[in-house]
Amino acid sequence: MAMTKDIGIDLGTASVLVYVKGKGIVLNEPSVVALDKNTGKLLEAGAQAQAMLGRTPGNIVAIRPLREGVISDYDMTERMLREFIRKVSGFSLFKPRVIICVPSGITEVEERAVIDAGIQAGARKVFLIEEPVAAAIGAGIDITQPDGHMVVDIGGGTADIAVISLSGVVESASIKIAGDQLNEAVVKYMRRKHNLLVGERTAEDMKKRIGCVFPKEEDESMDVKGRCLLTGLPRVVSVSSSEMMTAFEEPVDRIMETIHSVLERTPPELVADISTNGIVMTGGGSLVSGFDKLITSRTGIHTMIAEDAQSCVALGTGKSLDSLNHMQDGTMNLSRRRQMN
Ligand SMILES: Nc1ncnc2c1ncn2[C@@H]1O[C@H](COP(=O)(O)OP(=O)(O)OP(=O)(O)O)[C@@H](O)[C@H]1O
Repeated sequence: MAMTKDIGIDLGTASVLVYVKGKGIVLNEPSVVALDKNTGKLLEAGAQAQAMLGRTPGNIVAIRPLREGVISDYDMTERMLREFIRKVSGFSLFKPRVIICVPSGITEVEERAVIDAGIQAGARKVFLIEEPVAAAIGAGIDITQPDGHMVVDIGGGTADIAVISLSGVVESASIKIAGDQLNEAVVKYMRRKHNLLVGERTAEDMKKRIGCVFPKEEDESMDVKGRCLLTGLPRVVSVSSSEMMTAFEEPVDRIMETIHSVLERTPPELVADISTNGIVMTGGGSLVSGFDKLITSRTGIHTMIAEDAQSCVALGTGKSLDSLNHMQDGTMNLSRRRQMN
């Protein structure tokens, strides 16, 4: 008979990662669902649904139910979660306990929505953990000491910047500017500068291949296909890394301002700790070339990208499953993590 498995879920805007205790990360799928418009039936969730984005015939819609780090389509989020939980728990007789990771700036209404979605999707109990805390644990930082650490987690829809000490968030800020907004900035730039219409997927591809936020030693370039806004026909344009840097300027400056404002609000002892420990970056968005160099140069604090940056939140959420039993006894209080059902 199957045992109950505790599950950790990083419910991200871009992707959902599921961690099963004792097994590690068992699922990593894009946060996308595809529906039959006429019947409302869920056709696919994850990678298969992702492939349908922008390519669906009239009766099928592909939706990203989480936008900007919050649940924008509650019903779809629940169905997507249910599908993923079903995939990982198979025919277990027992409902799993689930820890879901949420952005630190989330409102109580949004919190409730995440918990309800988890319960509706088949969880026995749902616990929440703040994203920066999970990210820090996943990055291998010992957060239990009275020692300040700064984590900059740049995901798809949100950038979370937090100062953590003694397992809690001391100062933090969350902005709805991250990897997706960089893609949008590329789309805008291409339209304005080259009169070329490119899709979101192309923009993301450009970001990953030639994008940078700090000058590269050698400028790279890439041929980009799109539709000419003047003729309506397909056209190819060569785009360089330095152009990408220009395209990213505005959203990246907003992220930098937010990092500065968190540092300004942080008590001096902790700032001193951070300048010794360095700043740690996590999340897929931190993989844009030169982000660590940019932060180092603008703050004067050494910045590094965590190993396996995109999985840190899921790994940390997974590791925190180990403390679930303590939590129920009320002996453990990791950050603001709450049990609400
Ligand atoms: N190699 C790469 N270079 C640049 N960006 C990347 C790379 N790999 C992934 N990304 C970007 O990382 C973002 C997704 O990051 P991640 O999976 O950490 O987000 P998430 O947890 O789903 O979102 P959120 O934390 O906002 O809810 C996407 O915008 C994606 O384009």
